[in-house]
Amino acid sequence: MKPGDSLTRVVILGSTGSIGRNGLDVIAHDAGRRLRAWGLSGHRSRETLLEQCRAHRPRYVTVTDPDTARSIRGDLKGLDLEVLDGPEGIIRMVQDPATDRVLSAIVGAAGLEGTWAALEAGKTVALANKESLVVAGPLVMELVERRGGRLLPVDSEHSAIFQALRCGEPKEVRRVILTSSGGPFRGKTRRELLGVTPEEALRHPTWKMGPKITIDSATLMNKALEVIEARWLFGLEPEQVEVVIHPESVVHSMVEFADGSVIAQLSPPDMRLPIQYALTYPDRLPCPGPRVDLTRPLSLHFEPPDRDTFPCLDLGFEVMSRGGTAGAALNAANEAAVARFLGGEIGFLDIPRACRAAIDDHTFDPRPSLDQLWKVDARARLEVQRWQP
Ligand SMILES: NC(=O)C1=CN([C@@H]2O[C@H](COP(=O)(O)OP(=O)(O)OC[C@H]3O[C@@H](n4cnc5c(N)ncnc54)[C@H](OP(=O)(O)O)[C@@H]3O)[C@@H](O)[C@H]2O)C=CC1
Ligand SMILES: CC(=O)[C@@H](O)[C@H](O)COP(=O)(O)O
Ligand SMILES: [Mn+2]
Repeated sequence: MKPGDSLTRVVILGSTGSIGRNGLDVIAHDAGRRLRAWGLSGHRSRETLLEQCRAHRPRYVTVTDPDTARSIRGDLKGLDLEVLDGPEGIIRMVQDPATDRVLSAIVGAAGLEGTWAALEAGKTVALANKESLVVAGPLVMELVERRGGRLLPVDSEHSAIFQALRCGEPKEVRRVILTSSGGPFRGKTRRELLGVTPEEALRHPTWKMGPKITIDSATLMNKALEVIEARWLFGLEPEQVEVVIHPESVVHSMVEFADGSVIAQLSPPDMRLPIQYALTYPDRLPCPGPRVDLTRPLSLHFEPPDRDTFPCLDLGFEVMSRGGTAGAALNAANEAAVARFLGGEIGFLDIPRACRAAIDDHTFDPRPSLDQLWKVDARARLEVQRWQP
């Protein structure tokens, strides 16, 4: 660390997952030793969590799954760290006065509690858990304002938009254009999608990610969730958010300004760059992964999404416009439907159908409380668990 540089103590919620492991890789390769893993959390990946604790020696570790928590304590003895469990452990780590930044990288609505607790304490949150904003966007943004915290995007598209937005004033923004790889089934017809298997859907063309988001990319639900995330995070009107298919995943998104200038952010598909930027913003550290080389031949393609074959995208636009409880219903329904698809209980094309049914059946409220959102979440999950194709 150079004189004048300050140490950033980072709590990683979901350190055992794809984003969490990339986050620790960023910390491990920070040559200036500016970043330190202060707290880690894992759920069921016992061995990975043990290995991470031995390598990074954090001040705290929280194990959220009760069985894993019971079985891991003995192995952690001898390492000079505090072992915590359950939601209280997450709250304790993120609200520790010494914690500087929280990387929120638990998958699904389960990640909202940690995001919320960190923002309540006025912390800066590097947000990978897009579901926090899909479920409770307006309440989360109001909490940021009220407690003086900050949300910095980790999602690659939102990181790209965040960087491009530095080129103009909010009133000069015409629209944001999120790029989507199109997933493994780009160009397929609905008939061809009828019998696709979880294994096929898990073969993402450009990114290596956890299973839930990988299925979301295949249905285009990931882009649907990202459209909602963008609206709340950047305070946009629904008409200002658009999606374009870009199979190479090199242009991570774009902002079009009032005068017609389009500013894009480019880099290879590697999450270490957006994670590092959210952990060190406003500073830029040396490149944590590969660089894009535009002096060599490289073709970049753009095409409109096929909204009939991939109806999840329209669900996202609809939910973004409605706001209120619609995001909580869509998100919970999707989590339950993806779990059933991965378990071989329903087909790929049933995912949007089950989500449609859950949105239509829930009692819409335009200004829900957080408690109400959790109730909508629980009901939508149950409905999809019982849903028959
Ligand atoms: N992967 C990527 O490149 C990107 C991911 N994101 C977002 O980041 C988030 C994480 O995604 P990803 O890393 O791919 O997911 P993974 O499935 O790889 O990791 C999920 C993490 O969450 C933990 N976890 C799972 N269930 C629970 C629970 N009920 N309570 C507490 N912790 C739990 C897991 O613990 P364990 O493994 O120990 O059971 C693991 O640490 C998602 O919201 C995703 O949409 C956004 C952009 C890109
Ligand atoms: C890396 C990342 O941010 C993912 O959300 C990624 O965008 C998924 O790819 P798709 O564009 O296929 O949804
Ligand atoms: Mn993304």
